[in-house]
Amino acid sequence: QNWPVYGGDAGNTRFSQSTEINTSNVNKLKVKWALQLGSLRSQESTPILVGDTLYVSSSFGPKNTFALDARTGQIRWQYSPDVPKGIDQYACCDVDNRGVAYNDGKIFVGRLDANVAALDAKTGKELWVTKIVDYTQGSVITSPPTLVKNLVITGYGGGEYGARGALVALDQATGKEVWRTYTTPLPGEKNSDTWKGDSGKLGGGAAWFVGSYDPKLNLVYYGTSNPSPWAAIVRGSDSSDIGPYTNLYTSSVIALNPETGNIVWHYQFTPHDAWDYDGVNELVFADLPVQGKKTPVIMTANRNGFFYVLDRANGKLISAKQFIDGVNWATGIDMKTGMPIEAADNAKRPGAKRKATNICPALLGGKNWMPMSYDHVTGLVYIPTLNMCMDEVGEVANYTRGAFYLGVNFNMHEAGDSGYLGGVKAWDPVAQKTVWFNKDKLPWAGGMLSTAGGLVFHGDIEGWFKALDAKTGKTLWKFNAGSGISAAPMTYTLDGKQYVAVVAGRTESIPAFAAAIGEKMVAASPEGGALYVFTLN
Ligand SMILES: O=C(O)c1cc(C(=O)O)c2c(n1)C(=O)C(=O)c1cc(C(=O)O)[nH]c1-2
Repeated sequence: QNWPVYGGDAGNTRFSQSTEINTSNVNKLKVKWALQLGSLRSQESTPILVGDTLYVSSSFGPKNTFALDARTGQIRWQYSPDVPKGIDQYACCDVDNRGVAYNDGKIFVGRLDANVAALDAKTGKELWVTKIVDYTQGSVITSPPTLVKNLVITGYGGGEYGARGALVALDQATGKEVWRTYTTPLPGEKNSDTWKGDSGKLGGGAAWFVGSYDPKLNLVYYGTSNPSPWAAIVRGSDSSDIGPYTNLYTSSVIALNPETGNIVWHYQFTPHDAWDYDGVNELVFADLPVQGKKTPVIMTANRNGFFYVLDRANGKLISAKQFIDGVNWATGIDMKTGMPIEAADNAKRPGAKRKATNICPALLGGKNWMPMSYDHVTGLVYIPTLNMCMDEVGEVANYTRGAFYLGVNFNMHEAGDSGYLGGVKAWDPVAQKTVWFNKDKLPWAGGMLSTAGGLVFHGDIEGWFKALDAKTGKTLWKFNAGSGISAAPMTYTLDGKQYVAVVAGRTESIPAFAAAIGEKMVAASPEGGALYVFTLN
């Protein structure tokens, strides 16, 4: 019933069996306590609960991590590492921190300066700090690590900076590096023929979001970012006939053996990406019927607009369907090859000096990192979706260490006259179809929480924190947190009492990517930074 890890469990389902708060009483939910997080930059953390202590992180400011009495919010300790001056310029999408991880008396923090720290969970004392990568190449850590057996596994960012992505495993006890697996090959290495020349060296594939772990199959799963630069011609072909240049393992999911770091299987969502369709979105576990047989699967709602169901043991594609309206860069996924069927005649592929217009979805995707939830009772997935399109044109891509390496100009805009920019969708992952859809005139709905109380909780960019009826999508209760909510909520039970927690603090950097839509996002609510905890009176 509790919440020991960022995604609720190792399969990122964000589902709680708790039923004290349910459809019949949620209208009586009240704030029990709140905590100011000390920073007005994008707040994206989901707290975790260990014993009666809640651990929550803040975007960088004077504070990073708080340990709190989960009943009262009283601070037990704070961890405030020095933040190097000017580090913002290396964080493409703000100075985020999405949370921490716990095992065996230690809290593990992935820091913006690309170090991982282990803290004494009782006192906050730093036990060790290990540098993962030099952040001045444009690689910051914004997400909690994945803990597997005696290991702390983390990726880092840099897909917009020409970083070469990797996953790195440290020993939990000592912080010593155990293995490092790069996500793009150098010449001569396996799959290097999927890259033009040595372009894999600056090839992106950054694993900047969270991993999943299946202890039965003993596999760790991570999604990887877009390839670098966005200008595809640098990495291979300039047309939708991509030839051998798929650019493995970018915009992919990779399954790794945690003992060795070896890649056991991979599936690439967007071969030779030209649209910033990172493949990092959370990989959610379920056991779904496949040809009459209960099968362990991964479900993911990809930036590229398709909802994928993959066999968790071998990466085999089970199904893939558009989960948002208007996807047009590809018309579908070929079930035999697993490859997208791209729009004909380079229509949606920007090239050197070649403009592609009205590409849907836009670079922020049909869904960004804000996590979905999987409800074990309804069998549905609840997805914060986006509905935006873009024009793109290729220009010159020059690499400068620590600077954006795109080689493409873009302009995001509304999806025709659809009248909505996002919304929350209930999705049947077996039938691969919409069950209900709450359209929103603004984009950037927050991450989701499902409970056995028949509820779905999520926030939005205006600061509304809502409880929906999981069956119908009807809003049963809402509270305005005073600043936009991107973070996913969590719930926990202590002394027989159920609490619901959510972090508010509007995205600060993302509107800059979204032109006129960005102005609407900024106007939706002021910046903020607070944790709210709710109970029934
Ligand atoms: O390629 C990368 O390294 C990278 C990192 C991050 C990040 O670490 O937050 C984002 C993105 N890309 C990205 O493409 C993106 O849309 C995005 C949104 C956000 C956010 O916090 O709202 N981060 C990121």
